[in-house]
Amino acid sequence: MEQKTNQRIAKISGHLYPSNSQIMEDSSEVMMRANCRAKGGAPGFKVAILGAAGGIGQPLAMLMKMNPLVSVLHLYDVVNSPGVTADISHMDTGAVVRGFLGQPQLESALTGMDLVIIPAGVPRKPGMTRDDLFKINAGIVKTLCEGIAKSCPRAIVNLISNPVNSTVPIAAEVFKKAGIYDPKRLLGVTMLDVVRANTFVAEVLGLDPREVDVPVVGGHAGVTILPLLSQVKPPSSFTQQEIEYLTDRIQNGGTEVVEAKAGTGSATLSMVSHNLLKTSNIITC
Ligand SMILES: NC(=O)C1=CN([C@@H]2O[C@H](COP(=O)(O)OP(=O)(O)OC[C@H]3O[C@@H](n4cnc5c(N)ncnc54)[C@H](O)[C@@H]3O)[C@@H](O)[C@H]2O)C=CC1
Ligand SMILES: O=C([O-])CC(=O)C(=O)O
Repeated sequence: MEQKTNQRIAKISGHLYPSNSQIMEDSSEVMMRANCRAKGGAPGFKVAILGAAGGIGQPLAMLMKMNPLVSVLHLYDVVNSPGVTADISHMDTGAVVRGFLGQPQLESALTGMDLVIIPAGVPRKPGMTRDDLFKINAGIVKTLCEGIAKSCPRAIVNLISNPVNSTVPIAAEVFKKAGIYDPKRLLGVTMLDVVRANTFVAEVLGLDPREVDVPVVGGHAGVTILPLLSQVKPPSSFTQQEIEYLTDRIQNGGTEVVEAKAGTGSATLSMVSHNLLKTSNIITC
């Protein structure tokens, strides 16, 4: 009876670990939960999130687990990643989820990954600029990128940690030093500026934001965020007052959220509201 039950469990979970399913079917040992999780053979992208237990990391992990293009999802953080991993792994979607905790597990978290998304680091508090995060986040990004250079040098890297204007060049320097730099594979994520621009412009025009497309170029801090209001789709004209209002609101959207959250963090939900695998506004070096 026990043998039969084990065989049935092994068959059900076989799709997750095709190469070992035969071994499991032949085994009379009771399958452990850890074994069930540690699989992953379906085609699709292998994605690692570094900083997965944070305000951005958690909803991002949820969206990646829901994404049919993702077959394996590695969740790495220096705290709380086991809990987030257990939670996300119960979702009944295809991607296999594995959790990694702390620096000694960074290499395992990164090995074999196609895409590494980095929201690791600290967010702003009211009164701070993104540049004020440089000292702490630069070191974090540097260490994580050294891990990428070693364990998955061909991966595409999406940098979210602020100040993105500076963390992308830091990553570029790490990759150059390791001899693996490819500008097409290192992207600073700035799509949130487009998301905000679409929303605020749609409000002014009285349109559904899904029908509005505002190109935003430049960087991801204050005046380096340049919404191209003359290029809005559908073609639209704005008064000088509207241009000033929209430019200011788009450039300071992050600060608006930081102040509203009053010391508990910065944008997290609007941040992950776009599909990183499909489309992104980006900074490259
Ligand atoms: N590019 C963009 O559009 C946006 C960027 N951000 C930035 O994203 C970053 C993360 O923001 P939140 O998720 O809200 O912060 P958070 O504090 O909620 O989460 C950050 C996570 O990073 C982890 N972490 C810290 N050091 C680490 C390390 N050495 N290795 C791995 N994980 C580490 C923390 O344990 C935490 O779980 C901030 O720098 C923030 O400014 C935020 C919003 C938009
Ligand atoms: O403003 C911040 O600190 C977070 C961020 O980058 C944004 O919301 O655009």
